[in-house]
Amino acid sequence: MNIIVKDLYFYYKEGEDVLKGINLEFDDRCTAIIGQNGAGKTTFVKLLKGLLKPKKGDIFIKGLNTKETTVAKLASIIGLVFQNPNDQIFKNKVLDEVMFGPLNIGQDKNLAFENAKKALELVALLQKADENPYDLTLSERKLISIASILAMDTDIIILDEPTIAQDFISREKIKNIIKKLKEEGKLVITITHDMDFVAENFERTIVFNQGQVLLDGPTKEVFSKEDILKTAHLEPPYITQLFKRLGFSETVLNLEEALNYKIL
Ligand SMILES: Nc1ncnc2c1ncn2[C@@H]1O[C@H](COP(=O)(O)OP(=O)(O)OP(=O)(O)O)[C@@H](O)[C@H]1O
Repeated sequence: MNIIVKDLYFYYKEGEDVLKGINLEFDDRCTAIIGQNGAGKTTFVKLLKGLLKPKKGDIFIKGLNTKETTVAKLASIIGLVFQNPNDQIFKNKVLDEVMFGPLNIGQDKNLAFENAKKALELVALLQKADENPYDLTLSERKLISIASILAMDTDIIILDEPTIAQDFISREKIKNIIKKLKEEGKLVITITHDMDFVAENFERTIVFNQGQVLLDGPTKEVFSKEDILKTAHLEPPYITQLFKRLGFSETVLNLEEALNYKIL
């Protein structure tokens, strides 16, 4: 198992629990975590990454208890792409930025260079390697921040709101990156408010609500439970809702499924 979360509690201020008894296991399935603002999603992934430590309960990343493992050690196993690339980017050359992570976890210069090049190729921004990240568009900066994490070659990659401020082309790039990471056997977890993105790319969906897990299962199953989602102020993708309103019994997740739907 990649990640095991046992009876996890966390608060920033004593007496005001933000996470309340989370029990989860993560295998290799690409997993989306959804939930309304303040549900505890970002706090949860910061705990996975070891940036915060459980107040109660334990988290095991590839068998390592985050309470007993340094952030530096965890950084070679689990990468987190922040929601806002400006929180992550601080070098004034794209290549240096993307090489920083690999060098920081102990890769030698040649390997870090090769990994950075590979990651920039994957996000199709190798031609910008010598530019200043702050001369790029926000959408490109987001891709640079993704490349920085990919270059570290961690087994687990967490993407916090990857589709925010992304145009169609960048969205497609992100989709392809996730597909490629999945093929390489990596675990991809995302936090997102973008239900179409979840329906198109993620096999499993976990719904957080007020610091607890409300739903967890195959994405199709989760999006079929419209009434429960409503209690967390969430809605399935419009295409899913449309097919349901039209009276089709099977849950349709995306346009491709809709176009291939066989009416008996
Ligand atoms: N550094 C912090 N100090 C104090 N409280 C915090 C801190 N970070 C988050 N919180 C609080 O913890 C709760 C959960 O926040 P969190 O950011 O984990 O939720 P979220 O589900 O990721 O929300 P969003 O979708 O808006 O990113 C919120 O009530 C928030 O105000």
